[in-house]
Amino acid sequence: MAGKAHRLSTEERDQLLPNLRAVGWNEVEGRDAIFKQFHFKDFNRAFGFMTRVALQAEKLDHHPEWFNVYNKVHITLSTHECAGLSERDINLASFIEQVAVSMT
Ligand SMILES: C[C@H](O)[C@H](O)[C@H]1CNC2=NC(N)=NC(=O)C2=N1
Repeated sequence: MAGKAHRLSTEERDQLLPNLRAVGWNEVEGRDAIFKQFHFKDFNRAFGFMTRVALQAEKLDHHPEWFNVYNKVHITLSTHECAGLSERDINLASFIEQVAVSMT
């Protein structure tokens, strides 16, 4: 991954987070991270979604924290390198949204 991750400034957050909030991402309490729950028709869709996200995560070298049961996928995004939210999380969240829309 090119460059070092930096924690988003207040200005960057004000600019970048509203779009994600509008589609269901929320800031985690007590931790600098964002979270969203996804629901799919069945496990096949959920796992297909996870597979596509996993391949992109590997490509970006930026990985989600996630939890899956049957058709539910819970995702938390944060950047370990800077111990908080960075642009990498915003980029991965945007990619995840595109995939989710195409799977539902
Ligand atoms: C060594 C490697 O670049 C790092 O461990 C990568 C891998 N995936 C990662 N994922 C996330 N979410 N944050 C990181 O800081 C991170 N760093």
